[in-house]
Amino acid sequence: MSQPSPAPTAHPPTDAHDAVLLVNLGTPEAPTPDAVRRYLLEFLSDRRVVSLPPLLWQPILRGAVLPLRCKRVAALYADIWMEGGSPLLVYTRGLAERVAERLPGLRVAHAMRYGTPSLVRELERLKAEGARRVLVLPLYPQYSTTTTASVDDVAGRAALPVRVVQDYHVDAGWVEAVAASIRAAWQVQPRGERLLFSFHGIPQRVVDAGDPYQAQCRASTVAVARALGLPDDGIMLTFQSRFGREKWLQPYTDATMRALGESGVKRIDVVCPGFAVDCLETLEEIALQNAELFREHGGETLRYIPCLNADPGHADALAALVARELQQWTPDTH
Ligand SMILES: C=CC1=C(C)c2cc3[nH]c(cc4nc(cc5[nH]c(cc1n2)c(C)c5CCC(=O)O)C(CCC(=O)O)=C4C)c(C)c3C=C
Ligand SMILES: [Fe+2]
Ligand SMILES: [Fe+2]
Repeated sequence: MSQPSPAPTAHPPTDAHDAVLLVNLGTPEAPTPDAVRRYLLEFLSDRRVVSLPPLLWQPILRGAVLPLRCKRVAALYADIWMEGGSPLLVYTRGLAERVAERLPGLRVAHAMRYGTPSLVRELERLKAEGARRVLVLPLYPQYSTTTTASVDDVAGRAALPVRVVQDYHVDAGWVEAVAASIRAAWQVQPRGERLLFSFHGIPQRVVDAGDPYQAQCRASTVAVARALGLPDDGIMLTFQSRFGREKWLQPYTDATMRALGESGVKRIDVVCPGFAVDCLETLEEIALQNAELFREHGGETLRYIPCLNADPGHADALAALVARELQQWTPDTH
C-alpha cells in the first residue's frame, strides 16, 4: 500500500522518551563451575534453545549435561577471561557506550537474555526512569528462532511499547563494517589461501521447520564477499559450536579445518560475522581450538579476524540502524 511521504515523525531519533537496549545472549558471571552452571541452566532451559519437553529434558540437563560440562567449560572461560569480566560482557558494554556517544539525547543501555544485566530488569528500569518506548536491538545479525525469537518472547511481556529489530544480516553499514575489518587484517598481513566464514550452528531440524537462519548466514556471506570484490566461490561458509547429538547445519567448521589442512592448505583466515562481539565461541573455539586442529592436520597458520566488538565502524553502523528504526517506528507500527 502506498504511504504518504514521511512527515516529521512523532518520535525523532533523539526523543528523550525513547530508549535503546542492545541485547546479547548472556555469559557466566565468573569463570567458575558454579557460575557456569547457573548460566547454562537458565540458557538451556529456554524452550527456544532446547525444545524437548521439560519433563524429559530437565533430568538430562541437571543429571548429565551440567555435571559433565560445567567444570570443563569453566576452565575454557578462565583462558579468555578479561579484567572487566567475560569478553562477551566487556565488548557488549563497550559497544553500547560507543553507540550511545553517537545518539545524543537517547538513553542507550545493554542487557543479556540470560544472566545479568537481565533483559527483564533493564526494561523495567528504563520504564521507571521515564522511557516511553524501547527499541531493542538483539546483537544477532541473522535471525533465528533459537536466539532472536527468545528476545521477542521477553520483549512481548514488557510493560511499555517495545520494538525488536529482527535482523540486520544484509544491512549496508554492517556489511561494510565487516568487510572493512577483513581488509584491515589483510593490510597487516597478506591474505591466507582461503577466507572462511564460520557461523554458530543450529540443529538442521530447526531449519527444516522454517528457520531462516541458514539462508541469512549465506546472504551475509555473499554480501561481505561482494563488498570485498571476491567471487562467490572465493570464500567458504561453515557452522561451528555443535551441541548435542543430532545433525546440525553443515559443513562443520572443525571438519573443514581438518580437510583443509590435509589437502595441503597452509594459511587460512577465519571471520565470524554471526557474532557481534568476541566470546567463548570465537576466542576459544576458533582462535585456539580450531587453530590447533588445523595445525595438527598439516596447516600452518589460522589467522582469526576478530569480531567488530566496540570498534567505531561497528558503532557507526548500529547507531545508523537504530536511528532509522526509530524513525520508522510511528505509533501504528511495531
Ligand atoms: C550467534 C548466534 C547463536 C546461535 C544461533 C546460538 C544457538 C545455540 N547455542 C546453543 C548452545 C550453546 N551456545 C553457547 C555459547 C554461545 N552461543 C552464542 C550464540 C549463539 N548460539 C554465543 C555468543 C555464545 C558464547 C557465550 C559466552 O559466554 O561467551 C553455549 C555455552 C558454552 C558451552 O557450554 O559450550 C552453549 C551450550 C544451542 C543449543 C543453540 C541452538 C539450538
Ligand atoms: Fe550458542
Ligand atoms: Fe500497536
